[in-house]
Amino acid sequence: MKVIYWSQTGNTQKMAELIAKGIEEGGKKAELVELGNISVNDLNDEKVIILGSPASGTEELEETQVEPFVQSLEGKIQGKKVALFGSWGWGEGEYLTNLEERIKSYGGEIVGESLSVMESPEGEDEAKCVEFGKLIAQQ
Ligand SMILES: Cc1cc2nc3c(=O)[nH]c(=O)nc-3n(C[C@H](O)[C@H](O)[C@H](O)COP(=O)(O)O)c2cc1C
Repeated sequence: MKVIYWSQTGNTQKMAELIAKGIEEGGKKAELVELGNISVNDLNDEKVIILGSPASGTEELEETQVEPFVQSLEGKIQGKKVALFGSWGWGEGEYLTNLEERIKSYGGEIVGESLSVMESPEGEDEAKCVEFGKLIAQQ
């Protein structure tokens, strides 16, 4: 399974690594892929699109990599499972709720509850990331 992420200061990356660990613990292979190195056309064989992004702008997505990638999903993910995660600083993860709505409007099916944490995942949040990975592995 490909864990696709973008991260400016490493927080979402740490989440991606923990989710990958959970996927492996759940019995599937996990590969970390930084956004910019993949396009939607590489994901046809993926059972789940796993995407991690921090909050940027004003509850927005980073505009050079993340926003264009999400835009490229429109019309291509009807009925596809999508697992979303990411880190935020002060907005309580509102940007991820917005992203979830967007993915649903593209026909994507959200896996579980999208996982957002404040800044770097520590303690309980680390465990939540691993658990989310295990849930993804079951899809
Ligand atoms: C340019 C910029 C814009 C940001 N905008 C938001 C925002 O709108 N809402 C929010 O909750 N956090 C915002 N943040 C905080 C980051 O989302 C937060 O620090 C996050 O942990 C960064 O994740 P990363 O280490 O994966 O890049 C912003 C940070 C930067 C640098």
